Amino acid sequence: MAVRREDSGERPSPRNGPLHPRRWVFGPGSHPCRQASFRPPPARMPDASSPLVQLDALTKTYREGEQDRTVLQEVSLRLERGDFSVLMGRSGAGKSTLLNLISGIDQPTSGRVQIGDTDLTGKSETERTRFRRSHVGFVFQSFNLISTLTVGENVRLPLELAGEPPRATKDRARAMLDRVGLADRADQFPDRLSGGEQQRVAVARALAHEPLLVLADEPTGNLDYDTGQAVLTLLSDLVVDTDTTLLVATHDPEVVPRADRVLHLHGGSLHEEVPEYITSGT
Ligand SMILES: Nc1ncnc2c1ncn2[C@@H]1O[C@H](COP(=O)(O)OP(=O)(O)OP(=O)(O)O)[C@@H](O)[C@H]1O
Repeated sequence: MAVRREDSGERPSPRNGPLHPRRWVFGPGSHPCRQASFRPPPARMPDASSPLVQLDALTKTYREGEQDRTVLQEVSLRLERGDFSVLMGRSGAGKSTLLNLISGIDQPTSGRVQIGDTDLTGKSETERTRFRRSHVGFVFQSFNLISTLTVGENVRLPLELAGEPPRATKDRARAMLDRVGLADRADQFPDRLSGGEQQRVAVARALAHEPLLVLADEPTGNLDYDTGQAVLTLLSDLVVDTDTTLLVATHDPEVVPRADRVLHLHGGSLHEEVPEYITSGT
């Protein structure tokens, strides 16, 4: 398969550095996922120059008995299209809480979540679910494949939920499984696959419906080092090729060099780590 390297002439950075894995992309039209006759859901974002994710003063407070516990305090953030960001923080810092708010699974106590031009905070639960099915993909630590469905059926599921016709979902699922190297396992059930293989299926499933945004919660947490790195490479290759925005919540420092942005949650606030190449001015 043809692989080309983009040469932008910009100074080196995590986004454009000479060895950055995300700069290695498939040539135009060569990505196998593009070869299936998949038609994306109609509601794409209208303005490509606006941030994909915009969080304004997001606060989340949980009620614990008689007490309130504020996990996120006025968190604001913008993620551009195609950004690969990593979200770090100690256990209990609120990483999963933030992913749940961004995806509309949960609602903030106050503040606003906007994805493209859709204000999720103003939507009903049904509307948020519909939006999520069409525009968001998930990768979880424990893979979360459905054990009673075959590998192929797992990958087809988000397409079917998005209302795609059976023929298109079949072709698309086959192309995605081919892309993650598991086309020959389509008819098996997930429990016959290793952890790394299950996570590759989960990556295929997360990207099958061409979401605008992929949220990954500790995607390498249940994998050994080499398998985790292989899954990260696969995920980052796929999102860069499709210009998908990726946010990975993790404790794994190995994810950091791959990311465009490194965000830390601490004490309910979000801080961005500024890479050394900017502070040193080189
Ligand atoms: N539904 C809930 N009700 C009450 N408290 C909650 C709820 N969900 C999360 N919490 C609390 O919010 C805090 C943040 O939890 P969260 O799962 O977001 O942290 P995390 O950074 O993802 O942690 P980990 O790295 O261990 O997965 C924790 O103290 C947790 O107990």
